[in-house]
Amino acid sequence: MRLLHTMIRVGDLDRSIGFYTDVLGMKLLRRKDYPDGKFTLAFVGYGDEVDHTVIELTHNWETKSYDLGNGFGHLAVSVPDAYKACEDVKQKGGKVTREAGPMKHGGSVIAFVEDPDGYKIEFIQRN
Ligand SMILES: C[C@@H](O)C(=O)SC[C@H](NC(=O)CC[C@H](N)C(=O)O)C(=O)NCC(=O)O
Ligand code: NI
Repeated sequence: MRLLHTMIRVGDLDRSIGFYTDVLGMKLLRRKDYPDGKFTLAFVGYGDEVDHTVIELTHNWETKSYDLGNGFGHLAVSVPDAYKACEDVKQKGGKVTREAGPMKHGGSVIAFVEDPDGYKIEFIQRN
């Protein structure tokens, strides 16, 4: 078995695709409308689904925002330099909610940014 994707519901699909591609450097892998269900699915990631775990962006056409609750944590992305990754996000208009630095209670250098719907993305520095 293999982890295929994580699905998140988004309020504005083009806004989210713009964030995951322009700010986080992912590719738009595929997009499909389901008019009978009034929703669109778009898959974004750093490589093809045949060998990459990706994000499924679900856009319900009549829903503009969601209550993210307090259970969801984050998606995680490895970066060679978390400090630079945060600067790059800011340069591109993205929101850094936790600056790069060693994890509290000891561990890797991490940072957190937020996507347009408020979902948290963790940067983990991996050389
Ligand atoms: C290892 C890396 O993938 C992590 O996500 S650890 C990040 C760390 N997580 C926690 O502290 C989990 C417990 C916390 N009470 C919770 O429920 O979120 C984290 O968020 N550290 C904060 C920091 O600023 O380092
Ligand atoms: Ni994590």
